[in-house]
Amino acid sequence: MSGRPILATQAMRAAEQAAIDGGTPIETLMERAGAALAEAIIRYAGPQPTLLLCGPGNNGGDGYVAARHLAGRGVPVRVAAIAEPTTDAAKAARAAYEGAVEPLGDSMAPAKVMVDCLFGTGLKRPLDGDVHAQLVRLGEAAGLRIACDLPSGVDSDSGALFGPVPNFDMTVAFGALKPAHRLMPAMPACGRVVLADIGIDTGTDWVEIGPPQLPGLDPAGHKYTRGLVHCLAGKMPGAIALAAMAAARSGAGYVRISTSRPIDGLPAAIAQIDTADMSDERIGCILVGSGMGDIPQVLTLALTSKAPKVIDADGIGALGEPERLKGQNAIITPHAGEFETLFGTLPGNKVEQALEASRRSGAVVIYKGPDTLVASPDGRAGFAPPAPAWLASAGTGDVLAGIAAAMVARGLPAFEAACASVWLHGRAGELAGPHMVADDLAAAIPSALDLL
Ligand SMILES: NC(=O)C1=CN([C@@H]2O[C@H](COP(=O)(O)OP(=O)(O)OC[C@H]3O[C@@H](n4cnc5c(N)ncnc54)[C@H](O)[C@@H]3O)[C@@H](O)[C@H]2O)[C@H](O)CC1
Ligand SMILES: [K+]
Repeated sequence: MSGRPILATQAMRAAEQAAIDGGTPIETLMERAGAALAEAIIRYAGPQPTLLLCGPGNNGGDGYVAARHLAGRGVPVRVAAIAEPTTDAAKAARAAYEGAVEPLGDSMAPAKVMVDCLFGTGLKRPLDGDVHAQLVRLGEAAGLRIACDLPSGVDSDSGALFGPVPNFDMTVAFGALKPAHRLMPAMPACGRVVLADIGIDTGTDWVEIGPPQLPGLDPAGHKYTRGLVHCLAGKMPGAIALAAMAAARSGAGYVRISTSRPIDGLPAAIAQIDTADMSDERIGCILVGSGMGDIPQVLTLALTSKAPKVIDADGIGALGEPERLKGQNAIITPHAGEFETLFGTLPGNKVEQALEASRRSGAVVIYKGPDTLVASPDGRAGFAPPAPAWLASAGTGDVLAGIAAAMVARGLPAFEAACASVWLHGRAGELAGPHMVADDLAAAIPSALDLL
């Protein structure tokens, strides 16, 4: 899967340790991090007066390194510290910075650019009241706010906030993104997230979902080899119609709907039939649940098929037991309410919950929300890149389910198909614009595909 790596704190520490064991000392990693931070500040803010706030740990150490680089390049720099450095690497970085270091307090004047190097992945509790007040005051007075690795006040692994955090314009992350960069409520506070390579091997189990690689068209192919999506209608045909439209616009070769009554307004290319042969081996993916309503027999019928499935909305509610999904090669697309209905209240943060749900059910889980996650039973996780808030409207979930079904029918494995659908859905939302309705979103999918 393409995409920027994401590491939780423990995995980040292990990756850092592996680099150290491999002969790269922590001071070198910090030097790379601080130099990258300085570079990002200059590129983003230009040579404006810059105030760096430094904490006691290695996040503060990165700040001292950045201050030295900025000063060396002629940027007017001031540094304020909340405490003396406590780690050897941060002490060395502090010693190598030749400028003055002021104590952080009420008398400190703001600067055009404020850089928060107070705490990163090591933050475990709320900031002291005074420190928080200064961060907010100096942040509000600055024209640009830049965070070193993470905004201080954010829990790196869960995205929870220990207290109110100023909104940053940019966050410069080191080695890998952290879950908080892509989880609510922290995500919007991070602003644009830039990733600096500091020479750490991160692996790719958890990634920010990037543009998908879709299989090319087979010149000898026909509509079935391009992928048949078989949709099962229920009580509210509008929802399955949207999903079917989205599947067709996502490049499925053939989309058909089993429905007991004709659905108005569908493109003629989408076939409507009043039978449902679930043993048809040409089916690339079954799509069930969107608008199904309280007809659980529709779900039961889908589960008799050997074909891969996307199970959405009412279909998730009708499952009852996650174990029913075992061996189904299914993608499920719950929002928070549907997730809880199926799995109960799982412990841990959103990533841990999504992964546990995926392990229990054996299904790929698209856990929807402003911070959509894709989880695979084998432990892989895809974090959605930021998507527009206007996607939160009726029918957009049906469109997502339709895209996912098309990706499966086109031959992608379940996890890759789910990630591809999340990426395309977000980009189609951007292209459709703030006044879109779900129909416009489905119509924008070809433009999103054109971005690839
Ligand atoms: N991971 C890497 O490869 C590299 C990371 N770098 C940077 O290091 C920080 C993480 O540094 P660390 O020293 O572990 O933690 P922090 O600086 O975030 O915190 C320091 C320390 O402070 C204590 N503490 C926690 N919460 C509070 C609080 N609310 N008030 C006061 N003190 C608190 C706690 O003991 C922490 O350990 C990472 O984000 C990167 O910026 C390296 O520089 C390069 C390699
Ligand atoms: K920080």
